[in-house]
Amino acid sequence: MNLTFYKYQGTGNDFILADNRNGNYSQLTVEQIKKLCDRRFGIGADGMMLLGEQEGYDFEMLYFNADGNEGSMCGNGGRCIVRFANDIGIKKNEYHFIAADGPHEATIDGETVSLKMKDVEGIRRYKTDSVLNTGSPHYVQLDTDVMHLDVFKEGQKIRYNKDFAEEGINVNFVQVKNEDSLIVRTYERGVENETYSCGTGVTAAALVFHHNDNGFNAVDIETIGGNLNVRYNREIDGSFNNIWLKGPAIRVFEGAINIADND
Ligand SMILES: N[C@@H](CCC[C@H](N)C(=O)O)C(=O)O
Repeated sequence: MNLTFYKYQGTGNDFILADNRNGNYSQLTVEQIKKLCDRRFGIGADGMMLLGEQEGYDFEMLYFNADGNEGSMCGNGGRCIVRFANDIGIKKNEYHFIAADGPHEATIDGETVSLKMKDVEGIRRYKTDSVLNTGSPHYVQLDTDVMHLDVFKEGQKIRYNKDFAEEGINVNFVQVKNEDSLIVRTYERGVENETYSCGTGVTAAALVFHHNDNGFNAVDIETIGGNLNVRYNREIDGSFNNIWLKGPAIRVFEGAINIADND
């Protein structure tokens, strides 16, 4: 099979994108996707997305982690697939698409894509840390010097502890710069390594470190791969709504690759 692909990145979280509106790539196997994402034997990426058709929406987003398995929601991936939709001719002022965690809205302004994330019911305390689901499951831990942390080692410890090992969890280490700015580094489930940025992860961090208990919050976030912004509303009952993730989504290159049936 010949796959025509497009490579995108959102703050260094990089993805292989393919237009699957004709269903040509629906039979890709876990092993094939894993090999396409491999940085030595394939194209190389943190994940892969297929853009498909879905009645009532502009498109469907199907997301796979670098290990080849279907993942849950990917925030940076969501922003990149909106840009991809625009690039392949799906032109809208406001996008409505469906992903693993439900419907999403998005807008494009130059290189910047703003993506509406799903509402979050609340945050669960786990020891001195926090656990929440922003479309994907996230663990959030405060750290005073995040740039000197061994994110792979510390992230792996939490991701594979007995409470999370089976389902898996993404692990975010957060340094608070001031009340409305954070630095976040993330160990990602399914990549099983640190990525340069994680959209659902920075969203989780921004919700945990809210400064207005009731009402509007806006947080700037530094990641290894660039800057993101998260704004949202926090209700008095501890739930969150109107959550928007904003940042760059950029096309890097495109190409074609032959996939052998036995890959
Ligand atoms: N990089 C993503 C998160 C992808 C989902 C995750 N690895 C999982 O399946 O748990 C993001 O930008 O949100």
